[in-house]
Amino acid sequence: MSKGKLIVIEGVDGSGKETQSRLLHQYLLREKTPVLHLSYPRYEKESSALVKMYLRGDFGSDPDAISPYVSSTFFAADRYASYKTEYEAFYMDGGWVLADRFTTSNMIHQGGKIADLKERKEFLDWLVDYEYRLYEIPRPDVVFFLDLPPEISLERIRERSNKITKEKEKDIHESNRQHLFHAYEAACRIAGEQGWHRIDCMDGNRQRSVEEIHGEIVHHIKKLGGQDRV
Ligand SMILES: Nc1ncnc2c1ncn2[C@@H]1O[C@H](COP(=O)(O)OP(=O)(O)O)[C@@H](O)[C@H]1O
Ligand SMILES: Cc1cn([C@H]2C[C@H](O)[C@@H](COP(=O)(O)OP(=O)(O)O)O2)c(=O)[nH]c1=O
Repeated sequence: MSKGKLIVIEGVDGSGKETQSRLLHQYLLREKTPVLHLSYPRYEKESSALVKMYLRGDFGSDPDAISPYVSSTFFAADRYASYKTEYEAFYMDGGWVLADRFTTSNMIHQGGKIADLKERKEFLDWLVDYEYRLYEIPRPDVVFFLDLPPEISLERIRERSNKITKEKEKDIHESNRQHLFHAYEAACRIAGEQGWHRIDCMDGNRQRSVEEIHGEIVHHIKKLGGQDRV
């Protein structure tokens, strides 16, 4: 049996990842594809303890003051624990894994902290080595980047509760406008460099509907192959 597929939905906070990954999961289940739907960080698991401390501001409320190398290791450890305890056997046996965020989030949110492009490239090389080679976490087969301008995603998350405490107060990334803009800028650049599939969430000034975006993702999934049913 050959390995399955790892599909990642990426984008800045509020870009529609949860909405689209839920719809894609339902679609794959209807198509009888063996699929697990995962979301990172896994706030309810022990392995996310340091992620929660970081996002809550225990190490400081300015994300830029915390080294991206240090904070990436918190998120990577949670992904390692997830791989070993939740999906390694399933994936090695041909199962599909659909992830709302992945190493790609470290690339854009942590990489986005580094303005100098040469230094950012060094960080990205280090990160890929750390997560994919050292931890042996699988590399995604396809990454869908939901491209929504941060001005609009900020509107969408304005009223939303955070996922750690379920309270209205924002985590240190969400409450920092500059962080979101830097993550978006990094995502647009890295998407091109890494061959991610960019999904334009706007049609001119209009936000494309949930159904339109889902249709575009499914169109590409059908071309992914490796599974007769899809
Ligand atoms: N295409 C869309 N058009 C308008 N609103 C959307 C669209 N997709 C998602 N939303 C809304 O935007 C908010 C953020 O979406 P969500 O899927 O939670 O994003 P993320 O997981 O990227 O933070 C939610 O209130 C959701 O209902
Ligand atoms: C999974 C992951 C998330 N993050 C960041 C992105 C988010 O700003 C923050 C929390 O993720 P999340 O709760 O998924 O954000 P949202 O649902 O609002 O999109 O953690 C990383 O920096 N690295 C990672 O590996």
